[in-house]
Amino acid sequence: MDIRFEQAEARFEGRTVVHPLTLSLRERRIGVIGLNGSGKTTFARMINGLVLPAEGHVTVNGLDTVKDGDKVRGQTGFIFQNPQNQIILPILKEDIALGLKSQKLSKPDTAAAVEAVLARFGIAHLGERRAHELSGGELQLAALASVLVTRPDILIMDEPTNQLDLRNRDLVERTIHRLDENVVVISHDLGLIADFDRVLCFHEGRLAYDGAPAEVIARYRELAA
Ligand SMILES: Nc1ncnc2c1ncn2[C@@H]1O[C@H](COP(=O)(O)OP(=O)(O)OP(=O)(O)O)[C@@H](O)[C@H]1O
Repeated sequence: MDIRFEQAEARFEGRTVVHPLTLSLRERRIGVIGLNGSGKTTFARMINGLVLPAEGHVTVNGLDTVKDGDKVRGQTGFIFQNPQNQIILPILKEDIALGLKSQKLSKPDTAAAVEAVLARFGIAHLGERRAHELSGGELQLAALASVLVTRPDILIMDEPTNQLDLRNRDLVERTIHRLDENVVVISHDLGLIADFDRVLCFHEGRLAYDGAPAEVIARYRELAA
């Protein structure tokens, strides 16, 4: 993966939320931390073009998020803070199959891909269930399955363990640790990103610290104190 920010700035209603940022991300697992409102979600949304830079450029694997937004979104799967908003069709299997529609697979190939991704996350038994009946942890796994079935190069997750009880949090954490994909994970759960390859800490819309997890987490603790 190759994510580049070149003096990229995000503004909402004239207010700068991410100050001009120049950055290159190539590590496989990247954690993003910082206080509430520091700009983490906006930064993550800039990667897949959900937020476009008011100034500067963002590229993903050489594709510009402004000029090639659709292609960028084809390569970056995004898991939102509330996974219930991610599942559109009531039956989980149908929802996952919907994600594959643009690939124009045959019916049996679509069904096989859906079964494979459900099995990968240990939720084959949930395929026929209605999304609104799933628990928080099951929903997170279902959201992961619905995004990863399209085989994105980069997976972005916004607070994937938020609102989960201890058991579901552990389940989702273990699942994230086993993923082979490139991941960018925003989290207030510092344990989740403690062994990642690189951690970014945002503060008041600026990248305040950037480096190895232990060092950046220590700085974040000082900042939050
Ligand atoms: N669509 C929007 N319109 C206006 N302001 C926005 C919008 N999205 C975010 N903001 C503002 O931008 C700032 C940064 O928000 P952002 O969601 O990126 O922070 P965050 O670090 O992810 O916060 P949290 O940890 O609370 O989720 C906040 O002041 C927020 O109110």
